[in-house]
Amino acid sequence: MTVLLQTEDLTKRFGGLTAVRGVSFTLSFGEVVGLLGPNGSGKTTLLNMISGAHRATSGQINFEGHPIQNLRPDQISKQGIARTFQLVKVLPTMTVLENTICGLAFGSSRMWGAEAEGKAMEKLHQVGLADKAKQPAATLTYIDSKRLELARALAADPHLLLLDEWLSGLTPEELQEGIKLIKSIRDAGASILIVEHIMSAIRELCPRCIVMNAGEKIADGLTGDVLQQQDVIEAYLGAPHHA
Ligand SMILES: Nc1ncnc2c1ncn2[C@@H]1O[C@H](COP(=O)(O)OP(=O)(O)OP(=O)(O)O)[C@@H](O)[C@H]1O
Repeated sequence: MTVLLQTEDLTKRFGGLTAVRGVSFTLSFGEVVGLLGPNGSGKTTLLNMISGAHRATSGQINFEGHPIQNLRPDQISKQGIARTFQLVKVLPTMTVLENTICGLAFGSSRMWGAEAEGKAMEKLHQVGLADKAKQPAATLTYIDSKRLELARALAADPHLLLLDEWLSGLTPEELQEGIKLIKSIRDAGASILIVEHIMSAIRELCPRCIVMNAGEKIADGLTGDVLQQQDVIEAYLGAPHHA
C-alpha cells in the first residue's frame, strides 16, 4: 500500500506539558484509521499538528512524500488535507451554500462563480443538506451544522480527511445516520483519520486503529485486536486496583 501520511517521532510541548510525545505512524491511501484515547491523551493536538494549526516541537510529518511540518494551515489545505473540528465552526450569517464554497477557496483546486456553486451543491447533496442551501448556517440544527462542516471539508477535494469527534453529541438515530454518511465517503475511496470516543462507530468504520495515552502511542493495529489489549483497556478504565 502506498503511504499517504507519515509522522515520525512527533512531539508537541506546551510549556512544561508534553501533549504528544514521539508519535510515529503511517496512513496509506484509501485507509480509514481510528485515533482513540482517553480525554487529554493528545489526539486533537496530533490532528492540530497534521493540519498546521500547531507547529510540532520536534519530529517530521510527511504527506504524499513531502515534509509539511513547517507549513501554515492554508498551505496544508492546498496540499490536500481537510478537517472538521471538535467544536463545530461554521460562519453563522452566511448561507449553507456560501459556507461550503468557502471550503473550495482553501482547497487544492481554485474555482469561482457558477463552477464553485455547482461543486458546492454536489457536496451538499452528498451530505443531505441540498434543500437547506439558501438558509443562513445559524438556522441549522446541530447535526446539520456538522453535515455542513463535512460538506465544506469535502468541497476542498481532500486527499486526506481528518474528522475530530464528528459523531459526538448526536442522538442514537442521528449517530446511525452519521455512521452511514461516513461509510459512504469511505466506500467512495477516501483516506480518513477519525478521532472518536464512540467505540461502536470505530468498530463499524475503522478496520485499524491507533490508541494514545498521556501523549504516547500505546497501540496500533487491527481494531478488534487493539481493543482487547490489556494496556488499552487499562488506559480507558484506569489500572486495576489491588486490595
Ligand atoms: N493550546 C494548548 N495550550 C496548552 N495546553 C494544551 C493546549 N492544547 C492542548 N493542551 C493540553 O494538551 C493535552 C492533550 O490535549 P488534547 O486536546 O490533544 O487531548 P485529546 O486527546 O484530544 O482530549 P479530548 O478527548 O478530551 O478531546 C491536555 O493536557 C491539554 O490540556
